[in-house]
Amino acid sequence: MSDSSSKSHLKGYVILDNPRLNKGTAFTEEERKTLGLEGLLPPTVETLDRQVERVLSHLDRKPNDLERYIYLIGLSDTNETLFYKVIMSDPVRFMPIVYDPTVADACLNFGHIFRRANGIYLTKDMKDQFVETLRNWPIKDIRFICISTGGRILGLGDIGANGMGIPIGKLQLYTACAAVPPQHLLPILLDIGTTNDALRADPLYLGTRSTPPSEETVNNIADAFMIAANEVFPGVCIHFEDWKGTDAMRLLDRYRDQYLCYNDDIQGTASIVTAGLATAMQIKKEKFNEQRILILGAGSAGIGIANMIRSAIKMEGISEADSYKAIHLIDIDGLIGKNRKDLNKWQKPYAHDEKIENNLLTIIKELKPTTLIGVSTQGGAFTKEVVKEMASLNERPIIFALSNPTDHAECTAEQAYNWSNGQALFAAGVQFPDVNFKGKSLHPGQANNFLIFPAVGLAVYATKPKRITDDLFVEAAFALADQVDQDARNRGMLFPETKNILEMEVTTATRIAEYMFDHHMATVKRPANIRSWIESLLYNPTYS
Ligand SMILES: NC(=O)C1=CN([C@@H]2O[C@H](COP(=O)(O)OP(=O)(O)OC[C@H]3O[C@@H](n4cnc5c(N)ncnc54)[C@H](OP(=O)(O)O)[C@@H]3O)[C@@H](O)[C@H]2O)C=CC1
Ligand SMILES: CC(=O)C(=O)O
Ligand SMILES: [Mg+2]
Repeated sequence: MSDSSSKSHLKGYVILDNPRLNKGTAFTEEERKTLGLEGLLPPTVETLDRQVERVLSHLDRKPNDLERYIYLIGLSDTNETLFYKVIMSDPVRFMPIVYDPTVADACLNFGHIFRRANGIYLTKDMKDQFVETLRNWPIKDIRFICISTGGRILGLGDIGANGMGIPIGKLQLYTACAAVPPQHLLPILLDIGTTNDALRADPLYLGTRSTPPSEETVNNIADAFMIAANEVFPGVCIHFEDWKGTDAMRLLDRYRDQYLCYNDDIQGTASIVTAGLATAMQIKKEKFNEQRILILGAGSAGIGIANMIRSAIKMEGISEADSYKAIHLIDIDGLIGKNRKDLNKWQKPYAHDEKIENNLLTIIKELKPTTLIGVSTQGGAFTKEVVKEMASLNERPIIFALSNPTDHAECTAEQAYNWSNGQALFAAGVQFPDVNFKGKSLHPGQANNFLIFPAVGLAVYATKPKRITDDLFVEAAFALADQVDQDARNRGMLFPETKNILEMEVTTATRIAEYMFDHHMATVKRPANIRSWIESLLYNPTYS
């Protein structure tokens, strides 16, 4: 793929082979003549809309979403404009195909369905050549890198280099959801090895076949990457995604005050949960500080969520010390409590006095939460008894089953509504279908960080700040919640409808950008009208 600014000298197959320049059958007769394409394409000259029609009919004939994913990735590798034209034409339909949950299947099968490389693969042995390796990328103006080690992909655990589907998919959402121009995006898989024995034994596995090194070595490799990325792509924003939980938290702490970076699983997830809770508070006419929150899963997502809920509680005038009281977390060994000797430094502040047997139902009976959030990777952890107990404790229990993909969700929408007698304010990481409960159609929320990070990305793309702070994610959360109108709240909806996703992300990005200008974080001049300025920067999938 080459920089479109240098395209004038390119001719013939080189152009057809470049997904950013290729228009396929849409090259005009004149373009075919000047670019040496005569005879290399069938004679009919088509419009972009006609090409979209063909893609849609191909997709209709595919037997399942994984095959549709493979077809669409193939399209993005051959004609980027057409790819984005298709997925931006109907985000509700295509989001679950290019991203969660289908991307989970694609990652599990990555080595088996691999056709063409996209992005950069760095291995730990290249550490001293990261600068030279990054310079191999043909485009110089990279504004976002999404980087994963594959150490914790969705709820699938460590799948090493197979995780590359996630940086690719996440960056596609910057464009598909928030129209960030795709030429500025670079997916990277940092291959530090994998603990996954089955993958290392798979002849078609494409990553290195070692196990991950010590934390100290991971720090050194990550340090070398951060230095190299900022040298090769000055001003680049590093988006960390799906690293092993402790790596994620440690490295965010290490870099957040030094580089332009964020961790989507920690900050993006926390923001979408805070948005959903803000709407739930309006529906229930209650405050954050009146809630008792129980989080199943005390890893990167759980800790990020707990920290941001505390920000919302503190905004209501509660002290830092008191803000911890309302939040309890559970990991695989049970309740995070003062009796535990194995807690990490991010969990310790949430250790309370209670000592309760490691059983979710018993913990709920004791703590009487108003809100139950699942980020545990454990599909089915919210059993019938658990949901019924939440419903007996609360008129409108808040139940978020956020683990991905679908079969890792702590419960389904149907279960949450049926077992709570239709009362649950429910959201999941994937979009479950509407549920008919006693003749009433209930629309489950989708609490997925894709409603947040593309908007943050767009705001960062426009305003070029030096750092990304948690405050920006809090602002994003309230900006999103403010877009759920009274009528939608009356219907129990926690998030705005995704059919107008671009407009929604632009609205959120505008609020974040305003915040950055107000707090002297933006490094560009404040425009008279922030929204129309942002709109003028949006990518539009048309042929030039
Ligand atoms: N909807 C969304 O937008 C998002 C959803 N997620 C989902 O959240 C899940 C967790 O992600 P993340 O926090 O980053 O992962 P981590 O690996 O960092 O954390 C997982 C946590 O769950 C705990 N856990 C594992 N099994 C159980 C169990 N049976 N009972 C109780 N706790 C358990 C782990 O405990 P221990 O450490 O002791 O093993 C750990 O505390 C994933 O499935 C991911 O897909 C994540 C980000 C965004
Ligand atoms: C959505 C997401 O980021 C995750 O499940 O990891
Ligand atoms: Mg993630």
